[in-house]
Amino acid sequence: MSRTRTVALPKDIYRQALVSAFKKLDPRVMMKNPVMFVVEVGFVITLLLTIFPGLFGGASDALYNGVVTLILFVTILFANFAEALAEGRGKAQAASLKKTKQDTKARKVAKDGSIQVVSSTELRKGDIVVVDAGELIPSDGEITQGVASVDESAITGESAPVIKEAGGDFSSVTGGTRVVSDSIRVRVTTDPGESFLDRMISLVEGAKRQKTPNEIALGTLLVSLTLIFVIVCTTLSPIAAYVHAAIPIATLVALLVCLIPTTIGGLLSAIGIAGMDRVTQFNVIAMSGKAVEASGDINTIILDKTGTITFGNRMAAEFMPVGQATQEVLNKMAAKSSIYDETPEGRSIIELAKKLGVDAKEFELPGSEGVEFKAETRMSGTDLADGTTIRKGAVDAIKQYVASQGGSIPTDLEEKAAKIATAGGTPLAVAAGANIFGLIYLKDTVKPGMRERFEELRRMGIRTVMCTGDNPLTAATIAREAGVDDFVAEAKPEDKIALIRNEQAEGKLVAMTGDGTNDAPALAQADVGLAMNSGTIAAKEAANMVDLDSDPTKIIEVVAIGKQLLMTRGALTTFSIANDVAKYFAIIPAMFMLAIPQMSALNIMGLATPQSAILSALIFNAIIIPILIPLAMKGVKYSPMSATKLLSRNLVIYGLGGIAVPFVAIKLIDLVLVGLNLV
Ligand SMILES: Nc1ncnc2c1ncn2[C@@H]1O[C@H](COP(=O)(O)OP(=O)(O)OP(=O)(O)O)[C@@H](O)[C@H]1O
Ligand SMILES: [K+]
Ligand SMILES: [Mg+2]
Repeated sequence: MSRTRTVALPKDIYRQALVSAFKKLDPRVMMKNPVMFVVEVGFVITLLLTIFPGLFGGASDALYNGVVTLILFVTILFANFAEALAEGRGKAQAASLKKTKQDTKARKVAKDGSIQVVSSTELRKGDIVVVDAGELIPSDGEITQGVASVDESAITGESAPVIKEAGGDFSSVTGGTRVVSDSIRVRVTTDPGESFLDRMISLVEGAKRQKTPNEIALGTLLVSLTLIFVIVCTTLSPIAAYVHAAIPIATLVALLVCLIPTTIGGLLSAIGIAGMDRVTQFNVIAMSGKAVEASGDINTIILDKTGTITFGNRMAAEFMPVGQATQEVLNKMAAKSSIYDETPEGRSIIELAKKLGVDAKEFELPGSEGVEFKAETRMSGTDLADGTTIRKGAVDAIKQYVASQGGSIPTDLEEKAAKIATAGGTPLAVAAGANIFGLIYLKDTVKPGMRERFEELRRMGIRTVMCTGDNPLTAATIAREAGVDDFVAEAKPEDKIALIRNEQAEGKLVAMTGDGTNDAPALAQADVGLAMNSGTIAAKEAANMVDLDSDPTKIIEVVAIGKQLLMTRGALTTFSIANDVAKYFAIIPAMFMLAIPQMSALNIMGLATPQSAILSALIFNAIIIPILIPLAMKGVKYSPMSATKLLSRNLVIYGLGGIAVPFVAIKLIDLVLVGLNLV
């Protein structure tokens, strides 16, 4: 169902990453990563000791100092390289998007109705432009007039053109996409520099990448740990002096670097960038890393019905008279109620009426006025010149309307509406003044594969709730067919927000997917708001994610990526800290072995010499970073299971693994160093 989008990575991505790894050595840049900054300070100290072995008093081994310096330098480079590599894909993607962005000529409709040709950069919010077949749409906007097929491949990567039309939930267009057929008028909705494409570019470029609250929290923990070890290591020197064990400064630095969490410190930002990247590869634009992370902790997902769970091209399939009304009269009324209705539903009603032989002159209603569809009233209609008010809309809304006019409800209305609803259709009642004439059967189909996808969410422990403006019977049928856990019917926009707030009040994190203007407030309220690219501008602006493929179940991938991101960070933190325990056992005995021979009992690894022990631990500390880069970038494996199960599994793998791996690796490095006669 979902496909991934591949961006051609530049062939020299590794070379580019290496270059920027060197650039990132700048202390002002390094300071942003305190753990690695401490390594850099250590590097400077040992470098000075290599050049001036007697610098801090006493003699030290220049060669040993030099080797430590070299390993520290490589450690920093590896960490910088990891970050640079993670940034590479975004840069490549930004470059390809920038190619799409070009100044185009726009045909702006002036106040007097005349057409002026201007540059697209001169367009401002509220301007109206005309775009014909073959032309690029000059700016983001909403179609105010016309229907057209639009090639959106520049943004979505999908080559099949999509139909965009005025009114309803499919009216938004994106600057940089091309009209393939017909002509439309578009009301510009963004000022220059703030378009969707602009935002996409700065996002993938990482220009706006802000640390997420989780990242900041973990960062604080790492800094605290680092501080503790700085204190431990600086106080070791006097303690050692007390037992007459002179510890070389380079060894103290090596010990410090081994003990501070350099592995996670070096990989942390790469993990975050790669997580954002994975979302983009699924053709979802996340406005912030926070949104991606939040999706990893989601408890409840609220979905809109029409256009989200169903295809959303609700088409009039049948007109059903009720009470005394004849088929012929109802056909005419249905048509008259819809001549001003620019929504796809309205247009499909006109089409059906024409097909059923309603005369063309029935559509001419001089002096009449349209009443636009609103999610609040759930009605639309036409006010005729003679004062007759024709309305169509949700059955309960029309019943109330007719009752307020003093009319009565035909006895067979409920039963016929129920028939449509239990078949999963949407019944619209048609009334003129105080009389109800019949029903319009709007047909819609559930998108295939929904049941399996919702089943998958259930396994992840996530509850799905469908929230629709439609009547309870239709809602129940569609809910059953799609396999959601729960549904809310006859929901007005404020009900959708209330539903989200209630869940949030219970301490739950809520995701919402939707496409309509009426979904916008709820999309903004939700912790994760995923708007369909096909949807309205309002929906897309309110959401913190946009799915370019307009596939609501994509939320599953986003949730999985979010979980994977959190898990990867947790796993590598566990691994990193567990590692340091093993390094401690490699170095501490080595440091004191000469002064306190009894300490050699602690040399459980049987490392050859104190120097080889220290260098082996330091080398392991460095190379573990590049070894873990692929895992940091790809993320740890995620399969749907409960959070506690996942946690205990990861603790075993990365905690115990993190303790065991360095023992083996450091011993091996030690053997190699001895074998090569290097120590
Ligand atoms: N063009 C229209 N004219 C009159 N009534 C309409 C029209 N379109 C929809 N309705 C009625 O208004 C109700 C609410 O429609 P709306 O599109 O706002 O639903 P929603 O809240 O977005 O939920 P969903 O999209 O899940 O159906 C519909 O169920 C239908 O009864
Ligand atoms: K370390
Ligand atoms: Mg809707």
